[in-house]
Amino acid sequence: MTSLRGATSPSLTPWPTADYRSRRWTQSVAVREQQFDSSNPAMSFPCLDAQEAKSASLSTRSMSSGPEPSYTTGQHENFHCKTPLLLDWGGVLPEFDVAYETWGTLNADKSNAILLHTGLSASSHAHSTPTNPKNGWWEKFIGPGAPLDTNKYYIICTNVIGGCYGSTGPSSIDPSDSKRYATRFPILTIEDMVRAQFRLLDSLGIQKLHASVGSSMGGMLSLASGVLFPERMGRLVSISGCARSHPYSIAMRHTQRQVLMMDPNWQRGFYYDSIPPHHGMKLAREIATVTYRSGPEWENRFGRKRADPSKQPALCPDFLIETYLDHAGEKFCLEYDANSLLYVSKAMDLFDLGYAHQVATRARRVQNQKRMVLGSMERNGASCSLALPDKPYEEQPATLSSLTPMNEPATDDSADGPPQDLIRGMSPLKDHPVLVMGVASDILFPAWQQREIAETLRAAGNQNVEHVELGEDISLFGHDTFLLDLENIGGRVGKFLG
Ligand SMILES: CC(=O)SCCNC(=O)CCNC(=O)[C@H](O)C(C)(C)COP(=O)(O)OP(=O)(O)OC[C@H]1O[C@@H](n2cnc3c(N)ncnc32)[C@H](O)[C@@H]1OP(=O)(O)O
Ligand SMILES: N[C@@H](CCO)C(=O)O
Repeated sequence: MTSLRGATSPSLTPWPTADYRSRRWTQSVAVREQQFDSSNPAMSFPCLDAQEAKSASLSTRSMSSGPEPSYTTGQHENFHCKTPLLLDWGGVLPEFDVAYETWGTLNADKSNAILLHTGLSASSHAHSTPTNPKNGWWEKFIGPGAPLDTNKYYIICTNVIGGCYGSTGPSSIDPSDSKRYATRFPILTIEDMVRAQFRLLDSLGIQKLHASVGSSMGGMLSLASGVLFPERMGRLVSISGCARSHPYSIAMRHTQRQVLMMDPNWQRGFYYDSIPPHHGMKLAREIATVTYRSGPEWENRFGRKRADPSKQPALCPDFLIETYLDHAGEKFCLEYDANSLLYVSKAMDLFDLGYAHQVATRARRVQNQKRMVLGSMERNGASCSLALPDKPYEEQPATLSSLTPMNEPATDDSADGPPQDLIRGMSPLKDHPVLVMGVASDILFPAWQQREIAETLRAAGNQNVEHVELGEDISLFGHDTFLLDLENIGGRVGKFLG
């Protein structure tokens, strides 16, 4: 028997090198190696074969409609706003849509409305409707007698701007040239999303909300609604949210954006007429799923089990936890627009209710407002010019104690307690009843961030703060607990709303 490495054909590179361009090429090398009777058989890669088959099938879709899927979860209401929306970082939406759905009945004085905010990837479809009977993402949490009780309240859920389920986002048409925005869509903040939602409330004649409720990014949106429009806010619920994004969560979203942007099909965002970056989306969702659940849950659920222990170990998904992540990525990769993921997750990174940040944003808005009124908004004036420096970044001198204990919030004050900057920034909420819920097994929006919200509000003088932390004895579902635990999450929310 002749080993391949000892008998390289002049026309055949003995082992894949950096030169090889496509997986097809690699496959053909593997096949030829087998023919040359290698010491061991070449591996097969069903996971890569499946990805290639998917690309091939996407490329055969009608080019007239574009292979890009239509991101819709079905029928919803649409609010079209013709008044331009100035965004926090200087971008402008000349007009925009907000997709929304409602449940329950708005009472005569319009005082029973609850604005329900979504997490990153959800649509306005929180509950089934007569026109869209598909279960919503909070199906069991909404309804007669449910935590969001439709016998009492009028529930409104919107798709955020920047999203892809009917509200204006990167996959929408730019009215200026009738082409999709793609990455000509401006940088967006959580507060921008809130301003768009309040334009919708204006159009519905709702002056003051009974409550604002949100989880994950929805928790950010809920808190931001109260800070921006305190006089229009009744009660407020934030579940697994935060007052400002912390570096670990930014890091986890960064890695998702990077794998997505490195997919050649992403094409710097201009992929709408060709194959969408489904490889990058799949990988991004796998990373996201790692942050949404918890190790202890998977310990119980999958342990070290392999999908098929009778087979040789594979480099493609093999352990049950691997096939689970693979499935989660596969399920999501064409369900959500890649550019929306980039913009919405960046908005989450930028979130900061600190006072200094709010002051800087206000000043920038005043300047941009003037320019917008004068019509002198430069095209691309607000585009990103950040480039990496020639010399690597140097570690900045620590402004905080470098010895902040693990699992404790870093503070920017020497005194104990929440940072003064955050207390001042959140002080518009000092008189509102607030429920803050967190989950000990959440690694993305950890329990300390929920304590930080509650302690900050209390330090601002709020005596109506309820803080609930679900321990690991109650939930191992991590960040996604808010989607799964009707009894403990829903139960507390229902009690708080009354
Ligand atoms: C408020 C918001 O903004 S979030 C919006 C809601 N988010 C979504 O809907 C995103 C997609 N969905 C999810 O992330 C999850 O389904 C949740 C969080 C909604 C629900 O989680 P769970 O009910 O625990 O479902 P789980 O995460 O366990 O996944 C179950 C799926 O994995 C599959 N699965 C389970 N174990 C394995 C395994 N070892 N290998 C392969 N597949 C597996 C199941 O067959 C099931 O498949 P299906 O969904 O195609 O029927
Ligand atoms: N699983 C949720 C978590 C983030 O809210 C989502 O997909 O949006």
